[in-house]
Amino acid sequence: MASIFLYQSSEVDWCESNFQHSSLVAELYNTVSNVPFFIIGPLMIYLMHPYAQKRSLIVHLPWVLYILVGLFSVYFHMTLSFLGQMLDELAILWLLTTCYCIWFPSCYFPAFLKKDRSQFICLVLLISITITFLAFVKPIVNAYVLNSTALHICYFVRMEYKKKNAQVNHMIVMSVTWWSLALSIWICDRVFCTFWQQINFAYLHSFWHIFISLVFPYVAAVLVLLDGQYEMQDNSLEIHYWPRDEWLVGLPYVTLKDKKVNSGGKNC
Ligand SMILES: CCCCCCCC/C=C\CCCCCCCC(=O)N[C@@H](CO)[C@H](O)/C=C/CCCCCCCCCCCCC
Ligand SMILES: [Ca+2]
Ligand SMILES: [Zn+2]
Repeated sequence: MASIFLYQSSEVDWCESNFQHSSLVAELYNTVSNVPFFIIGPLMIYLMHPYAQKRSLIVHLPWVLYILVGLFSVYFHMTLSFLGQMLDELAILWLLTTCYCIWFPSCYFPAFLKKDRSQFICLVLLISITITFLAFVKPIVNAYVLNSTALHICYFVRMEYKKKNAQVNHMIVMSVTWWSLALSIWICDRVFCTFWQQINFAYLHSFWHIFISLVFPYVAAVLVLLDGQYEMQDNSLEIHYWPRDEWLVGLPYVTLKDKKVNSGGKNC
């Protein structure tokens, strides 16, 4: 049991050379590159608090898990321990789970659930608990299973993209762009590691952390906008960008403006 805490007890090892800069930190750049999670997470909780006060404070939970993902990723890359790997990957799993439970539009639920969110939540929790146990069976495949969830997410956002809502579609384009870049980097780090080590540039996984940390704010903005359209009745949602709307690059966040008339929920 003590072995799960041991340095390098995980079967997974990333391209960056180990203990190059410190005897306590296995992969320094892969560890430090998680900093965006600790900046973006608290910032989004602060910026989205007015929305949370109107919708439900539960919408802060994905951002708390997002910060935990960063924290466990630091521990994993510092130690390359089995415990670090499992904490990292299970935090991602439960981040995905909370997003599905809170924001997945009921009109996309499987037909047998009859748009009943409580039954959908039970189904998602059952699946996530099962995957949590299965994660210990063959840990080496966990990251690939987590990445494969993107297939369902892309299917769902593609359905939404066809509806030509300009605000939502811009967020979708940005989400897919950042994610495609991040995934390409993640694959290159794993598949072509020998090449990167030969040219002394084995830091791609660090860039994966930075780009994937930017994916979530954009995907969350899509989910919140759709939540407003399908699940909320009397509020219009506005996208703003931190630090300034006028800047070309910024972090998207959603604010609420009360509508005078009852908008009524929309169907998918
Ligand atoms: C309807 C619900 C939709 C939920 C969408 C949630 C989108 C989540 C986006 C980002 C999650 C943050 C993941 C950060 C991982 C950082 C830690 C890390 O690097 N871990 C690695 C080990 O160090 C590990 O190998 C990584 C495993 C793969 C993680 C895959 C996360 C799923 C990403 C799905 C994004 C789909 C976006 C599609 C665009 C519309
Ligand atoms: Ca390594
Ligand atoms: Zn990582």
